[in-house]
Amino acid sequence: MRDFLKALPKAELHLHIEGTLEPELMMALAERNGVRLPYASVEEVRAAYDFSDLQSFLDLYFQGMSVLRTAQDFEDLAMDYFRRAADEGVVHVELHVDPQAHLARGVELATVMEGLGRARRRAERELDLSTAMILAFLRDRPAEEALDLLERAAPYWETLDAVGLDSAEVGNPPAKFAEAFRRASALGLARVAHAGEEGPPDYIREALDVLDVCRVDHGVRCLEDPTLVARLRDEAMVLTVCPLSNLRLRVVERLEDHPLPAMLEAGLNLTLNSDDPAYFGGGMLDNFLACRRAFGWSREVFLGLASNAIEAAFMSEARRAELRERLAACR
Ligand code: HPA
Ligand SMILES: [Zn+2]
Repeated sequence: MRDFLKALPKAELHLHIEGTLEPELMMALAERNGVRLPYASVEEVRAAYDFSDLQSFLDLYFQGMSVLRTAQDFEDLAMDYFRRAADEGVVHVELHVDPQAHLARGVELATVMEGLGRARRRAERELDLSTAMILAFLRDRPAEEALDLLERAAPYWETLDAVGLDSAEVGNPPAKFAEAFRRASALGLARVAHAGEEGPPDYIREALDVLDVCRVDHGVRCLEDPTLVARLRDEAMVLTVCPLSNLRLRVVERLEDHPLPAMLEAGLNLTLNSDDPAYFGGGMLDNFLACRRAFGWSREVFLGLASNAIEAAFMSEARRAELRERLAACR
């Protein structure tokens, strides 16, 4: 089964590029840039990753990214991840990026976008890995700041596929960002949003109705609302579920208790993703393997999930056709 899951062409639709920063690279970049971290070793960094909820993770996530200063740092960060992902059979990665977190500490948007852009072009060339980019708004920051970021990103609109919404969910409902998402829509950008990770089912409904999203990131709390589940199923709305993330952020206490099997049973359009692999104990393959262990799913189930991701990805139709063929060869 491991060989099968590794060979499966996996498209990753929910990944925060800053969440791929492994402790080894964090320490190396801290040294390179003279940034002081409250850790003496890679082991101490890893030991700190004991989260009680989303906020306790976000605190370390924002602290960790303080080592990223130059375009070269962002290129190294992304290339490091792209190589690991390609090694485990990932063929397409859609990266969320959090520019507000970098702007707030004096790192220019151009630094972030140029470094990531270089890595994306190299991934295509060197690893046969296609990528897409999602400009994420930090939902615990003011709505005007999101609009301002979107305008500042004008030189990079061509390189963006979508806007997204992440960071602390509860108390920051999707409707707060109605205007920024309307502007993104007018620019021809797709929309996605985190909703129903820690927040209530109503936030999922709001993401659909107010932000007009084409995918919901996480969405696991939809099961609390049968009417919403029926709607998500009827609209074949894609949910980007992140099992190891939900486990490490204590959305569930054990993977065996995860709502994934019930969501599958309900006929929802599901995909599996890693979210922040450096912080949550594994990448795409680890997430697939963890689901195999917890739920005993058959090859057929994993083929279906991998297919859902290819169909929902922001990629050219030529690339999609190629990946469909590669998936069919796994049957
Ligand atoms: O899992 C997440 N949820 C919300 N915001 C985030 N930003 C990085 N990872 C996450
Ligand atoms: Zn996420």
